[in-house]
Parts: sequence; C-alpha cells; structure tokens
Amino acid sequence: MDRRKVDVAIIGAGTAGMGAYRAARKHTDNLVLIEGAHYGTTCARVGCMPSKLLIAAADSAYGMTQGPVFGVDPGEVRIDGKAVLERVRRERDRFVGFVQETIDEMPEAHRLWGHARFVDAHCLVVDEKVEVVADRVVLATGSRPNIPGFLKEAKDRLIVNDDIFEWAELPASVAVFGPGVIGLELGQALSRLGVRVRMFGVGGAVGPIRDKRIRDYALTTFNREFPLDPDADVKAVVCTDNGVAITFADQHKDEATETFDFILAATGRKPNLDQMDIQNAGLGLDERGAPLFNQYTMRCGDSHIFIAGDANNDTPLLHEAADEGRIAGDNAGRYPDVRAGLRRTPLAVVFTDPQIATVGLTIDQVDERCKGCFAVGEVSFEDQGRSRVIARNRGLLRVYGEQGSGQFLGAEMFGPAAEHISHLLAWSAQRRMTVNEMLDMPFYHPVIEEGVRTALRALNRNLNIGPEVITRCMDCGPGG
Ligand SMILES: Cc1cc2nc3c(=O)[nH]c(=O)nc-3n(C[C@H](O)[C@H](O)[C@H](O)COP(=O)(O)OP(=O)(O)OC[C@H]3O[C@@H](n4cnc5c(N)ncnc54)[C@H](O)[C@@H]3O)c2cc1C
Ligand SMILES: NC(=O)c1ccc[n+]([C@@H]2O[C@H](COP(=O)([O-])OP(=O)(O)OC[C@H]3O[C@@H](n4cnc5c(N)ncnc54)[C@H](O)[C@@H]3O)[C@@H](O)[C@H]2O)c1
Repeated sequence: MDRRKVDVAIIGAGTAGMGAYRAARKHTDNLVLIEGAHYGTTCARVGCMPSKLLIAAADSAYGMTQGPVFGVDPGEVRIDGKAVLERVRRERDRFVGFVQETIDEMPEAHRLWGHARFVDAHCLVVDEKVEVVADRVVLATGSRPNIPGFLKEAKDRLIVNDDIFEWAELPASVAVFGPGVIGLELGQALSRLGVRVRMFGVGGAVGPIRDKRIRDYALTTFNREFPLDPDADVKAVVCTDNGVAITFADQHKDEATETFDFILAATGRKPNLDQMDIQNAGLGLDERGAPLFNQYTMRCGDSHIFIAGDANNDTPLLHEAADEGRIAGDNAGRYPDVRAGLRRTPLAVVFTDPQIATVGLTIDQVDERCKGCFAVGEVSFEDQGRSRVIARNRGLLRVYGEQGSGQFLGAEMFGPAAEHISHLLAWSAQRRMTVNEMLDMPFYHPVIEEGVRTALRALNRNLNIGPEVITRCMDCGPGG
C-alpha cells in the first residue's frame, strides 16, 4: 500500500471541502483533497442548480397560464418535456464544468481519488490502496437521501432527486414522499410541468415553516395545485405492472388507492459518515453517531479533526457549507491556533411559488429568548398594492421583535419575492437593528417591500413602541 504523510487531509471535494482546501492551502502546501465518487459538487450536479433550472421551466409554464388574468391570451400552452429536461442538463453541465475547471487547476499531488475511511485518529485508508497519515483532518463528506424502508417496496419505481435530472422525458405521474424543501420544490415544479403529483408527509410539517399561521396558509395554497397531506396515513406501497400503487386514507378518511409512475423519496438526508469507520477517529459522538463539534471553529471536541457542510447535519445549506468549509480549512491549516469564524444570521429560501423564507430566530426561539415578552407584526399580500398589480397577491409575512429593546429578531414569509425580501430582513437582523431603525429606511412606491413596512409598523405597535396602525393608510400611496 502506498503511504503519504500530510499536514492536512480533506475528505470530500464538495462545496465545503473545496472551501476548506483553499483556506488550508494558505497555511501549507502539504495537503490532500480526497474525493470518492464525483467531482462537481452536490449543489451543481444534483442539488441547488438543476432543481432551480427545473423550477424556472415550471415558472415559465405557469406564467403563461396566468396571461388571461391580464387580458393576454397565450393560446394553447404545450410543454415539451424532452426539451425542458435537455435545457436542465445543458445548463447543469455548464455549472459542473466550472467546478471541474477549479479541480483541474489544483496541483495533481493535492488530489486523491477514492473512498476514505479512518484506521485511527490520524490514519486514513483510501480505496484500500493508499494510506494517508494526516496531522489534521477536515470531514466534508456531505449527505445523501435518507429513504424509509417501506418505500423500497416501490423497487425500480423509487427515485431520488438525482434521478429526475437524468430523465429523457417527463413521466405522467409522481407520488412525492416528504413535503420538505426538496419535495415541495420538485413536486410543485413537476406539477406545473403537467405531471400528476400527490404529496404525502408525516407529522404535519410543510417545508421548513415553524409559524403555524404561515404553515396553514401555505398548506391551503399548495392544495389548490396538487393534493398534499402533511400527516398522511399510508397503508401500502405495492409495485405493479402499471406502476406503483399507493393505498392511503383520503381527506374523508376513506381508503383510496392511486397508481403512479414513480415515487420520489424526499424524506430528508443523512450525513455520509456511516461508511468511513468514524468510530476509529476517537471523537465524541451524539446519539445518532455524528461527531460533536463547535459551530464557530468547526472543531470536533478538542481534537485535530474539523467537520463542515452537510456532513455535520447542522444547517445543510450551500452558503453555510461554504462558510463552514472555509472556517474548518483555516483552522486545520493554522492548528493548534484554532480561531472562531464568522457565522451569519440564519437565512433560508425555498423556491416554490409563492416562495418560503425563514430569517433569524424562529417564533419558538424568539419566545424562548424573550421569555414570552415579544410581539409579532403581520401583513397579508392579498391586498398589497404591487403584489396585486402583478397578480402575485398571495401570502403572508410575519416579523418578530423583542419588547423593551424593540430589536428585530426574525421573520417567516410565504409570499412574492421572498428570496429578495428575506435578504433585507436577514441583513437587518445581523446588524441588530430595531424595528424603528428599519422603518427609518426608504421604501419606494409601488413595491412589494411596502408590505414589509406594513408588517414592521404592526410589529412596532404591538411592541407598544410605534403609533396605532392606520388601516389602508394613503400617506405612502395606495396598497402599501
Ligand atoms: C435537490 C437539492 C436542492 C438543493 N437546493 C439548495 C438551494 O437551493 N440552496 C441551498 O442553499 N442549498 C440547497 N441544497 C443543499 C446544498 O446542495 C448542500 O447543503 C451543499 O451542496 C452541501 O455541500 P457539501 O460540501 O457539504 O457536500 P457535497 O457537495 O455533497 O460534497 C461531499 C463530497 O464528499 C464525497 N465523499 C463522501 N464520503 C466520502 C469518503 N468517505 N471519501 C471520499 N469522499 C467522500 C462525496 O462524494 C461528495 O463529493 C440542495 C440540496 C439538494 C439535494
Ligand atoms: N432551497 C433550498 O435552500 C434547498 C432546496 C433543497 C434542499 N435543501 C436542503 O436540503 C435539506 C434536505 O431536504 P429534504 O427536503 O430532503 O429534507 P427536509 O428535512 O426539508 O424534509 C423532509 C420531509 O420529509 C418528511 N418525512 C420524513 N419521513 C417521512 C415519511 N416516512 N413519509 C413522508 N414524509 C416523511 C419530513 O416530515 C419532512 O417534511 C434541507 O433541509 C435543506 O437544508 C435546501
């Protein structure tokens, strides 16, 4: 077996691993980036980018059906599934190509191909061919779909997100298990592209929404497009000659059986730590077998091992993976002089229509932090001026603030332009702005952000800081 001795070994060449590599390289040239399956990153290959490309096609199809609202008749809308999927792949391959170029620019000695596992805390074996003895290690192994056992009854009709982007044609029907982020994004997109979709959940959750009023609004809205039961009673999943038959209790609690071409498992993801003999690394593990780590240094206990990205299952989002990779790589490089890195205000966006966004603390976290002394401001987008003008007037925004200080702490939104509005709100939260300070900022007319001002004014009033809110106030133009 070949043997290599390095200062830093990074396992996984995804977003977190590549970020860790760049940061560690500022400290040492004796390092290696180990990849066992694909270069290109989950984000570009099968995650953020191809999913958003599919959603863009679905948005376009849906937008055409909305033409008559404005008196514009697009004629018959025909969806060419083959062309839709070809564009998804073509653009996806461009993004993957950019990542591959970055990998190609790395010195060959810094790249090692193969699956890594721990022999002991410093020794890794890669594909049983190379032994890597590393002074420090970064774990950036990402995650993969977590599929409940009963779905495996669907056999070759069971798919995960990766498979959709390889389809040559759109199927006629898909049952989606898991109305989480992936299920909602891909399920709604398929539905808008003409695929019959039914969605099954457990426990009542809808995406990442924690605020009950927003969850209920979103559930009603999605159910206008496709059936979504967030707490479904599924009795059987059986593979037949015609597809996969699912027997479930319908909305009247009667037993119904419906057959689909495929089942999409979107039931959460699990870290890729289970096939690498992590127990040999000598780390403190939680009840699920994942290493305990510090969120600011990414260090596992007081060890020489750091963990970043989806592998630590903390906040499995792209920008967090990038930040965590950079912090982990920098600390692995500078070890033992470990430093705390910048962690940003929580921000997540789900690219459904309307979009879902979560910012800062959830309503339960606000309640806990303020010991009940907080208030909520709300706006409905149904009568909001700009939203009505462009016929995107669906949704709710709820903003949370602390009594006394008047500090803005967080928000949840299901509504138009949430991807943009959530940034304004997250930036305000990170700057620790008060609601008054946010209301001092300029608001143009007529824009969707005027709805944010309405919610903030309501919040200020409910905090007993601002004046009584005037219903349909015309000072700033109609529909604010
Ligand atoms: C369908 C979908 C849509 C998404 N959309 C968004 C979005 O819109 N916005 C957003 O912020 N996030 C989104 N995400 C989440 C985002 O893609 C991930 O948080 C991010 O890609 C994680 O990066 P990572 O570096 O941790 O993992 P990865 O990019 O998965 O990299 C991990 C790498 O480690 C390798 N590896 C694993 N084990 C070993 C081993 N033992 N030895 C060697 N190599 C190994 C793997 O092969 C892989 O290449 C989406 C995810 C999915 C699945
Ligand atoms: N726009 C984005 O930022 C984006 C998009 C896609 C994915 N992601 C990231 O990827 C992560 C994983 O996404 P995900 O959608 O797989 O996970 P998730 O945790 O968001 O959703 C999983 C859903 O499956 C449900 N579920 C679990 N077991 C089930 C069962 N047996 N039957 C039916 N439903 C079941 C859960 O209740 C939950 O609603 C997300 O947490 C997110 O961080 C982000």
